[in-house]
Amino acid sequence: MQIEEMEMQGVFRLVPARFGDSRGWFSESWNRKRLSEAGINAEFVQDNRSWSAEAGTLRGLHFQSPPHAQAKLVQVLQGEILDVVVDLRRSSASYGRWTGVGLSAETGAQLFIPAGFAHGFVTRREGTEILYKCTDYYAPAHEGAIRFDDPDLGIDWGIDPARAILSDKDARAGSFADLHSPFA
Ligand SMILES: Cc1cn([C@H]2C[C@H](O)[C@@H](COP(=O)(O)OP(=O)(O)O[C@H]3O[C@@H](C)C(=O)[C@@H](O)[C@H]3O)O2)c(=O)[nH]c1=O
Repeated sequence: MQIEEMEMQGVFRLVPARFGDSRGWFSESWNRKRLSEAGINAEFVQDNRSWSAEAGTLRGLHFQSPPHAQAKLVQVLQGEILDVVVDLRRSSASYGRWTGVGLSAETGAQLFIPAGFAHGFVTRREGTEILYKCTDYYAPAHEGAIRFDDPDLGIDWGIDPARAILSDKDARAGSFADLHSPFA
């Protein structure tokens, strides 16, 4: 398993080892001890899957506020995404900055996102399925969202924003300037 911290503190890109043979391959997609040895201590309680029909489907930017904040471990089972995080930790050197990483079924690469970030992704291929582990349960009353095309965040999603396929909820999301971040 390769584990590297990204330019934002606490965000890690992980690539689990794959053991190939004549049948195909085998891989451990999550091993609590290995992550803990790398400094990632997360007690996951819920796994989520989503499948998106079209390339250019954009889900985000989402977070849950304390006391139901979630860390997430994201991987792609089919297809490819650009996975994006925005640092909402007010005391962080990278507060208000974003970073993105390509994740695909072929590489099996994963992204660990600590609590205190907004998360979103855009699918780069049709029929893309992702699986992510979360450290807290779904708590709709504590959901927050920021619009994906926020001018202050300036995220390059690699698509024409006017053609992004969004949920009604995401199309109505508020701006970063109007957010009082709930994360210290
Ligand atoms: C997130 C979630 C949604 N739902 C339901 C609510 C709704 O009817 C339906 C679709 O929900 P949403 O539109 O919020 O799904 P989606 O836009 O895919 O939301 C997800 O986006 C990515 C970027 C994340 O990081 C996730 O935490 C989550 O916010 O699924 C659950 O039952 N449990 C859950 O944990």
